[in-house]
Amino acid sequence: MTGYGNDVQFKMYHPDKKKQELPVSFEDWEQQARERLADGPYHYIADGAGSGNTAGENRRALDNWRLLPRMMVDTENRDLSIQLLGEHLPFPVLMAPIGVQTIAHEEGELAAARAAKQTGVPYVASTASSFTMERIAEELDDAPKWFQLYWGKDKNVTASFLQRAEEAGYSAIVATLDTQMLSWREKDLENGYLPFLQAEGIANYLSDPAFRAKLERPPEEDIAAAVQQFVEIFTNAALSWEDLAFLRRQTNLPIVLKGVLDPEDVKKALEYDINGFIVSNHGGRQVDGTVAAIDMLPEMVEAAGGRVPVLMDSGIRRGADVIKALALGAEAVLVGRPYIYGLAVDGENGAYEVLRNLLADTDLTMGLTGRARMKDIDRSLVRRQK
Ligand SMILES: Cc1cc2nc3c(=O)[nH]c(=O)nc-3n(C[C@H](O)[C@H](O)[C@H](O)COP(=O)(O)O)c2cc1C
Ligand SMILES: CCCCCCC(=O)C(=O)O
Repeated sequence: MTGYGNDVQFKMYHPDKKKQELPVSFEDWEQQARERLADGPYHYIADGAGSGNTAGENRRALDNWRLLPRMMVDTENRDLSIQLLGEHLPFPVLMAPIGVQTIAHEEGELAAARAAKQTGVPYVASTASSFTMERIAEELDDAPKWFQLYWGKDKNVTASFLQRAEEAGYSAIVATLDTQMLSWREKDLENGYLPFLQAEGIANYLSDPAFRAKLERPPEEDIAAAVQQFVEIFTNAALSWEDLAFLRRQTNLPIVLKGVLDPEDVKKALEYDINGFIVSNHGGRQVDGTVAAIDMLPEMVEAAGGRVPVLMDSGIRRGADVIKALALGAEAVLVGRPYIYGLAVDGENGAYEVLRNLLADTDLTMGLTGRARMKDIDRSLVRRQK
């Protein structure tokens, strides 16, 4: 028996191996993370915006799409690799950009980056990371890496982030469009918890020459003033399509827009020489009550018209979810909270196990549905239930 999934599965079943100490299911990882984390960090990670309705809807919608397997297809040799933005990737999965990971584990993004390197899954480093993008890139070494841009009010800082990302070896920019302001997050408000105000998750700003030039005294001498400056420039509700031209001029790297749900936005963005899209509602963390990302995927793919790749995130938990998204036209998916729960439970090893298990499950689900290669996964593999 061959295949990534079979190898992982049989190692876990091996009779000499003692009972699995770490969780296997998403629900158990989340439960163990809950037991380890204080209320503030746990709710910051787990909750959605407002009532949490969108976060739940992502799951309900994914469950509503059903797989329709074909039998008697030779899937002994499966290939999950893809070409994405000129890179060969072993799996159609990326690690979603997640800010301020030291609230889950002291080694934060460094441990998550090492887990990415172990699997070959690209790591997308957030602007709001607890470590600088250069330090994370060092940990990733030659592993695939993209940089996620939060695009605030200060154009010099934005330009500087892009230049630093290019110099540090990131191969694509993910510009997140759905967080021009922070949403209404009820538990975080109740807990009075926003780690950035304690200077956690702003390493890219504190180390940035353009940001530092705005300060009267360096952050090492006056951290409160630096945090205040961060707060002032982070939000940028004035962003409009014309600003995309600025971004395009600043970098030669591919630009992928994250957080789009409306096909009209895809059509508009294509006028600005954009290289890809991530259909996402930010894991339900920004606009409470939005449509589920998976439900918009087919229309978004149609709007992109095969000109650029369309990726998807929000609610991906298991192999079946990955396969459903691919069948609905995504080139790849991003996974968020699952690896953060792994990180919270057991650092690098926990994040690695979560990823490895998701990849193994994806490989097995692909084979069991009668598909051996990515190109075999198409719309005929899914039915919408109601
Ligand atoms: C704790 C946390 C922090 C996040 N930080 C960022 C971020 O800095 N930049 C960004 O573009 N998205 C961020 N996201 C959103 C993720 O990139 C992704 O869209 C979302 O987690 C996908 O949904 P899932 O968690 O259901 O997999 C964050 C998500 C979480 C849970
Ligand atoms: C004030 C900084 C907000 C960073 C947002 C990080 C994020 O995307 C999320 O929490 O979601």
